[in-house]
Amino acid sequence: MSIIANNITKFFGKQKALNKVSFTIEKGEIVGFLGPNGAGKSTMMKILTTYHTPDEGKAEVNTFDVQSEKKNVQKSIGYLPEHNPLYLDMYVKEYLAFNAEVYKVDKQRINTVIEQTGLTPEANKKIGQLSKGYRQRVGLAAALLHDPEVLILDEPTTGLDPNQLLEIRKLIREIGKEKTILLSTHIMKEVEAVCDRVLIINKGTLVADKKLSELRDGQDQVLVVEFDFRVEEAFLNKLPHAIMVKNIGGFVYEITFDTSNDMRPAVFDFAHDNQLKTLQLSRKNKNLESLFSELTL
Ligand SMILES: Nc1ncnc2c1ncn2[C@@H]1O[C@H](COP(=O)(O)OP(=O)(O)OP(=O)(O)O)[C@@H](O)[C@H]1O
Repeated sequence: MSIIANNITKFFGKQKALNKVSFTIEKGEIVGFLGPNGAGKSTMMKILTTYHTPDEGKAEVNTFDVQSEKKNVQKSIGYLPEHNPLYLDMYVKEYLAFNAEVYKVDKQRINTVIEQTGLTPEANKKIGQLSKGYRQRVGLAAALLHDPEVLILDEPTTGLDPNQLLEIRKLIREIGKEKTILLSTHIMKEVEAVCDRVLIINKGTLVADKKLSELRDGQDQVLVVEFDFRVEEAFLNKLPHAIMVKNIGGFVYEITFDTSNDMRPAVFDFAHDNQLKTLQLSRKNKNLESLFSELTL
């Protein structure tokens, strides 16, 4: 097991930021830590990185106890904090060399992580000259320098534009082939795009621990479809297996089907047969969304 959290409770003064949180993460898993603002995600991550001490409970990373074996835990973890602290005046290579020095890592690793994080074309620039996406890559490269078993990424895509976001997610998936990753986010799409499993936390309490495959295999299926014209909901209800149709703005509809068979071809054909053009057609993971809103109200 790469990470074990057992009944972790943490107070800040009188406020309980975490309440008996327990979970385990196996080697090689990419797990999303999902929760609204202030739910306790960063606090849990900071306990795993030994930055905070739990008031109750025990946690282990890579078999090492976060309180009594801090050094070994730190060696096992690469951490990308929520506000990635970078020295903007430093050159990328200089910053990584500085980190390698501090953490006593072989300088050879610098080129390896530059390549691994796709930083090669920007490696000779100052960090301040880089786009946010590339700055995030520098943070990831620094977190990977000591070749840790586990990566803890606190909201790694916050503030990125849509293209940078896709690139960083791709990179995380790539890195996840070799490492265990726990990443926090409030974006459900992110969990769907990157993770094998999701932990949902609300007001300090863990309220769900689910494999994404379990959520996907749920019975219902929701499609979001945009036509080039207004259509009566009752008309769309005639689609086979349709159980609910909702107009969600403009000519965009959310259609729920009571089958797990992919209904996109049927919707496409239905539109075509009725002289409608399909401008967009996508599957929505209703289960993760409804689970999240049910559990974090
Ligand atoms: N150092 C601290 N001192 C006092 N209270 C804190 C401290 N750190 C966190 N808290 C409080 O603990 C609770 C959990 O905060 P935490 O930062 O872990 O949430 P989060 O889920 O990471 O939120 P966000 O998504 O907004 O980053 C919040 O109510 C927060 O105000």
